[in-house]
Amino acid sequence: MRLLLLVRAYQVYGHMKALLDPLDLEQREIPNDLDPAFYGFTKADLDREFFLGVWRMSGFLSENRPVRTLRAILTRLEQAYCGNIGYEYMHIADREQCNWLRDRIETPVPMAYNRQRREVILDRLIWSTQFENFLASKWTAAKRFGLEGGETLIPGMKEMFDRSADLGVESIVIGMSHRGRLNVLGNVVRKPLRQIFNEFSGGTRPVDEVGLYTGTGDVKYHLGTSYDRPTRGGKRIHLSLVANPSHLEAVDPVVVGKTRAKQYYSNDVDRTKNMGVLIHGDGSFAGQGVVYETLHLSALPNYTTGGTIHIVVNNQVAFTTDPKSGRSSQYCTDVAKALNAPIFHVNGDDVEAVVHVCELAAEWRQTFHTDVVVDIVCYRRFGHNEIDEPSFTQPKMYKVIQNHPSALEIYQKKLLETGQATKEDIDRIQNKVTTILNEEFLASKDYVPQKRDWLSAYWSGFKSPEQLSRIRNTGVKPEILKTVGKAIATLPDNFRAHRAVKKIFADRLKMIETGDGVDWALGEALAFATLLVEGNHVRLSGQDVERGTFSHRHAVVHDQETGVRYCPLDHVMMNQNEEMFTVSNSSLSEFGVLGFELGYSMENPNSLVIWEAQFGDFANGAQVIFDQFLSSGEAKWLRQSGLVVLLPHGYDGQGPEHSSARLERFLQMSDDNPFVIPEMEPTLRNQIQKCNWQVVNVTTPANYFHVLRRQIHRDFRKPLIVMAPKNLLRHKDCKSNLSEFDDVQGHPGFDKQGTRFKRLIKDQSGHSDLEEDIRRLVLCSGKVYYELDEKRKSTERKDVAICRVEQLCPFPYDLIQRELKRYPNAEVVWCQEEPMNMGAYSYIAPRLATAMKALDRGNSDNIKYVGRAPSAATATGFYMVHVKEQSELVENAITSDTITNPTIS
Ligand SMILES: Cc1ncc(C[n+]2csc(CCOP(=O)(O)OP(=O)(O)O)c2C)c(N)n1
Repeated sequence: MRLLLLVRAYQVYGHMKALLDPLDLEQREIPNDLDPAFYGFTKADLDREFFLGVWRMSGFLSENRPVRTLRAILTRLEQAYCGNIGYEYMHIADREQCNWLRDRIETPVPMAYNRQRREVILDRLIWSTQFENFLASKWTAAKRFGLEGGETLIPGMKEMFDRSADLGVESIVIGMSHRGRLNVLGNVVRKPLRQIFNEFSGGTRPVDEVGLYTGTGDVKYHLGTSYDRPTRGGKRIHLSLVANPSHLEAVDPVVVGKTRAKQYYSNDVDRTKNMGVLIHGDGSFAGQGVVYETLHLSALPNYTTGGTIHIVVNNQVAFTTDPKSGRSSQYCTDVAKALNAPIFHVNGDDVEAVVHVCELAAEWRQTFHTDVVVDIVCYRRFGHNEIDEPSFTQPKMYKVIQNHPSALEIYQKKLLETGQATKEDIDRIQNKVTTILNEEFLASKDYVPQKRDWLSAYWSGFKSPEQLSRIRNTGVKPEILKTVGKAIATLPDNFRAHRAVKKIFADRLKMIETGDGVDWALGEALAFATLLVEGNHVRLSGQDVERGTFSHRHAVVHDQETGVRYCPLDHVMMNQNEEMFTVSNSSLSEFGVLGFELGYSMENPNSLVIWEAQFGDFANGAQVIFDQFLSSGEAKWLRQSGLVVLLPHGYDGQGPEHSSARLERFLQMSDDNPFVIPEMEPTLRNQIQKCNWQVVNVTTPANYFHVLRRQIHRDFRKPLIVMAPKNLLRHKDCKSNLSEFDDVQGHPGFDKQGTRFKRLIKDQSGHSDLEEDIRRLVLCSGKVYYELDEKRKSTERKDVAICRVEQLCPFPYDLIQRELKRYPNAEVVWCQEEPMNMGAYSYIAPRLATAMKALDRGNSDNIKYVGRAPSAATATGFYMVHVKEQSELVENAITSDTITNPTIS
């Protein structure tokens, strides 16, 4: 029994004694549990024979010699658990998984590579090493975040990919940060070396199909690429390295989302053909919260990708910070234990051990379809970047590093000593690599990038911002609206829905049948249903989106007796694939889930992918995705996304964290020029294509329907930020007629534009083209419109016009000017419910002034502001204060005789 406890101790704690640190600087306490004396064994016992038992045991205990000396047992335990690999797996609850690993770990000869394999490993290590040396010699002062000290990553990854391909993987999505990225790009993904070198020499901007320069570009160690790489086993594997910002780990959920989308589109139901691989730094893996958020998506039914392989390039320092200041756990990988993921720590100087665990990780992933971590413990030979001095802060470590041979030198020596390779073999490979690097360097001088590689098969035919896309109507045939409308408003016969839900569905059916009073939720469902019947994939994810935070959506209903779920949008067509419409409550994460959906949206343009925040206020938890990816991704990396973000926004007295999605921030990040009116003629208008994203604050169900459908019915993709309503979901006036959804032109009462999204909704009082008696034109956006309209009705003001700016960005100059012309004598008021330093005011003011100036209607001094006073918090926490503020601003906009202009008071 005591011997079994000792064996178990090695399985659990052996990794703590493993020789993981190439520099041998790590001071680790070896647990007493690994000392035979702890169990009462003495030296005298070493040569005693013990019977280890014959349980249904795997590993060395199952060998056919259950009787062995203690000495032999200890030797085997040390070899298996305390060599250059430390296995952490005993935290895994599943016995089958543990036994599977034990079999592989405890096998007597785990790494038996033949001469041929060793030559391949050597070749790959030479490539990895020479690549960095070559860059260092040609561009001595350029930042490249070299891999020196961690070069074994490259052979490790390549062997991992080869093994994965053998096991059925056809496509791998890779995410990684700066460290070694160029090496991975060149040697693993096979971005042409001449292109990488060209970028080092200053680079040429990419050229799109019509030969126009486009995009702002990014530093070379952020760029992505994709390639079909032949594998050692004679297959081809598609590799895509996703572009990413400096923000460490931010790309993690994006990679996972993109992988999931690939699985959907390749009908990879068991998730064995498409896989995600993430490469991390030790500092960022332990420190960045998005790692945890991403890991926790891994087993969720609508987010799982059947396992991501994580590789940590653990160089034991983060910029200048030692691990003891960078994390509270023993290993930088401990966060992954929360998932029951196995973790393989490996000494980065031992290339064969690295290759071994990389292959093992691939096998694990294909066998158990869960995450797995490889922790390559290495070092950073130089500073954080090439112009950084590391010994300012890590003097002892860098004294050791100075005299430490490279992994390649170590491997070459080993191969020579064991006769596995000759000096000639090594020289031959070294010379071949040098020659190719030099040839590619020469070719880089006149290298011209030809095409934008975001145009993968799914994206062909899509337009760049330089190519004009036609504006299309988005209405749908009335009979289709009726058919799908009935399908989504009907529950199965024997379904015992909650009483209130039954009523909601009965009301929906009535709306479809009468064509009257279509509300927000039905408008949205009609957009989804019609896109589905047109063959598009629709995916909506976020916290509590199935029912809807505000209990309005009920996209999934639950039988009150059995709990069985029913999703009406899964039944708009015969034999509809269940995943075609996916609505899924997400984990309680913003950064992770938004990143995931962004990645998902980038795979295939024929999908409407939506992330909804619980309240827009919480979206700033995902700020990095908004700033670094969504608003600027196309400009930096020439990748488009049509992701829709729904952010419930509006002042209804729920306090400072349930009122504002921070509309101002999204507008501030918009890149439409406030001082230049672009081409607005309908057949030439490509204002949206030229803009980084669209920001809307829509006020009718029909307009919401059209803005969603517009995302798909165009030849380009742009992110869409929607300030989504809360109290409009049930507002008596916030209803649309079904005729506003259809494609019939010339309905009485509606103009031709009724069949498409209205960027601006003109005053609803039936004004003619010229209304000289109107004294005030109130421009507003969002739900405050209904309060303004109500006030106007109750006060019977006939000299005030109210227009809704439904699309704030890009700014509808043409329609604003149309309204300015309609009311030539009106003072111009911008009314908002947000404080003056928030909301749309600071975005609107210069643009509105530009529109006015062009018509000789004055300048920004002539724009009157009505709204809340500037404020630090977004909203008051006192309901009564809210009510007073709100009624004052509404009154001020409609009834006050004079409005003091804030810019001149
Ligand atoms: C989110 C974020 N915070 C801070 C930085 C600045 N920064 C760049 S590299 C780095 C250290 C990274 O350490 P580690 O993850 O261990 O990777 P290594 O550079 O050692 O490979 C830091 C803090 C950043 N890029 N991203």
